Amino acid sequence: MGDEDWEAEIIKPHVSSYVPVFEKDKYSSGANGDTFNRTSASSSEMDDGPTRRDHFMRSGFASGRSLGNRDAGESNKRENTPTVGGFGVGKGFGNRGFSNNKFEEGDSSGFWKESNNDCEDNQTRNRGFSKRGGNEYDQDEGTQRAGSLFGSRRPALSGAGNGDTYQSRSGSGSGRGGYKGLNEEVITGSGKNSWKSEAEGGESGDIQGPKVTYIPPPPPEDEDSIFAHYQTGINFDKYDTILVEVSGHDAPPAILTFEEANLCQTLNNNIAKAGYTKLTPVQKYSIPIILAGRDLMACAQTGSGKTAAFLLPILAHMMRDGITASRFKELQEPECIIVAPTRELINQIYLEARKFSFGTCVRAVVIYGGTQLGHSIRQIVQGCNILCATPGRLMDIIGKEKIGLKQVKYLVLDEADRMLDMGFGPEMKKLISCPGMPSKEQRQTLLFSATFPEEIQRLAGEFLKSNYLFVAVGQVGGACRDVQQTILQVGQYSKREKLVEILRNIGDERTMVFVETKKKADFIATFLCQEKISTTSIHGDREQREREQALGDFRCGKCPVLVATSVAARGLDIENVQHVINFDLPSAIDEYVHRIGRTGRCGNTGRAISFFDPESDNHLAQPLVKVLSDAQQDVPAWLEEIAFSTYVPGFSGSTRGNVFASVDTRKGKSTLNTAGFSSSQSPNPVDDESWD
Ligand SMILES: Nc1ncnc2c1ncn2[C@@H]1O[C@H](COP(=O)(O)OP(=O)(O)OP(=O)(O)O)[C@@H](O)[C@H]1O
Repeated sequence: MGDEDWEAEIIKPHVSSYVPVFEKDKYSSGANGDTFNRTSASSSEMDDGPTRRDHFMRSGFASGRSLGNRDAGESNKRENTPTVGGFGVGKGFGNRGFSNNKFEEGDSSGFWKESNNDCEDNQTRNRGFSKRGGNEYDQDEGTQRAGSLFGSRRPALSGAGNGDTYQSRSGSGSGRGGYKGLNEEVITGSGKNSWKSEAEGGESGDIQGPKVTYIPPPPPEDEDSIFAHYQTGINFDKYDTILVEVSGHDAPPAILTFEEANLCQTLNNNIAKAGYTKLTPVQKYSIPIILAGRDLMACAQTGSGKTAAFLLPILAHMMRDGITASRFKELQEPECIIVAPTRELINQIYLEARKFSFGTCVRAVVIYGGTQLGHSIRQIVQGCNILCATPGRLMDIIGKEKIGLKQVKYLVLDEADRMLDMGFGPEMKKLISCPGMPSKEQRQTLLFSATFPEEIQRLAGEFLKSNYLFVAVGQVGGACRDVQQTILQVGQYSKREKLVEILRNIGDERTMVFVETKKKADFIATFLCQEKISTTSIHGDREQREREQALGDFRCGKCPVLVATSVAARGLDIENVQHVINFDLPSAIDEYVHRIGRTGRCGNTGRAISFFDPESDNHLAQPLVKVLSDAQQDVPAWLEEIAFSTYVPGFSGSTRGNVFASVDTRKGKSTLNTAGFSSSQSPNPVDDESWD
């Protein structure tokens, strides 16, 4: 498709093909179920084709048969039969699995068995560092873009003809939403210039599946909305007591107030309008470092203001340098590129950038997968100083030659450990070796995260100048202390009952429920609706507009429960999330830290409850004990026992390496300070040599 065809690509009416909200009322009776079925089925057919999951959801409700009735594997196999039959006909929704405890007593043909056999489960459980990059990457991405290395991001799951791949998503690939095994943005391709494939034949082309036509609604333009914010919590001042360690040579001193940063008046006004009166520790240290032009790797607890810590000094520099106002050009050359692993997160960062640059001539633009490529391009050509992007879409746009890299002065990797691991690392390497990209000596590179496993720190050396500074606020990879953590021993067959019990006690307080697979997210969301708990869900198999709708419904409280996969684990800053429930624990402890960090943000308190299943979670016992004790939480005796009995000499705190490096790996081996986990046991001693 030629560039000039973009306009034509958008204008067709777009009728919703999804179930945006799992509202309890809609599912409370057979009659409602029927209505629901009819409307959504017909609308989807007018749209860009019914999706596998839409069938799945629809047929579950339409036929009135229990979701717990049979296993998901079976239902998926039946999905080729549209609308009816996915779950059989005529049975009550809670017939077996949900109302009748037979299922929980061990119906081995049931959902849970299927769930265990889910390829994605197999990939994520017990996954090692290298496996993440290997298996998932190969299985999910390699095939999903067959024929087009950067092929369509949603080839398999939309359109009736493509549906078969749903049941074998992890094995033979699918890839709606551009997410890989861990439900995060897919970027792929190998070899030189491979991103061009997608740009040429992917989302904009017609090689695989229907075109992505979704155009996200523009964010509100009024000042009140731009500066809307929530209040800092009672523990905000306690941030001051957290120990901060800066390593590297000639670090500039920390600042104590916004005034000391000497920012221009417009920025100060915006900071005030955003309700910021006091710096958080990561801001106190990072702002002067970035203002001094130094490269930085910063690690600070979830919800403690890392976004402003990089945005404010970058904007200050841009203002100081007298950036030229953006204007329409076919090739834009942004001064700053910010990359993050998920679409919702990059959108959030964009909104922050827009807020802080309000009233300046700096123009921020956001582009991400799952949306119409033409729309992204139109945003860019209107002018772009700060480009916020997910990796896949960024490479597409570079391949389209709409973005030139020559002027890049600031490269920011948010959730940097995720951006550099085996999943995204290769793409990030490609990015920094793209034609025109200034070398690391010529640009400023900033890496931020709440977790930084040792090996990732080592990999980061390629991106950073050798004299970069490392800021560690508190324990690297530690959980936020404002989150009260509870670990309950719950076997898989009792989890749903326990979940409902907890949610009923919680009432209407906003709660995120994390599960390990996309299919399970649908099941649990549906199950909760059946239990009359208003729930929505977000995961990588949902269309982008569904994901945004789900997040919107959760944010505004319409659906106080959001069932999510790890796609929502990092970075999302949602007001008033009081509870996080790990229905399934993640396979790696760093993911746990990020997930529970969706609550207890910005000095507010929160609660996290995690179901620990000894059948599958024992490998997490040791790192959990460490996270709990570091955050001064009660450690259940049974968990300590499991940790002791599964004791691994040289425990490193993560299946993917040592999340608990005391600080900067350039300083040498980590110095774990919990009894039983000493630095000398670290299995991966750091190679100091390579850093000097
Ligand atoms: N100095 C400040 N004063 C008041 N509020 C702040 C300040 N800094 C940040 N915030 C607010 O705190 C919340 C959390 O900030 P942010 O999302 O940047 O956290 P984060 O450290 O990036 O978290 P995560 O590790 O989960 O990505 C946001 O709502 C942000 O607007």
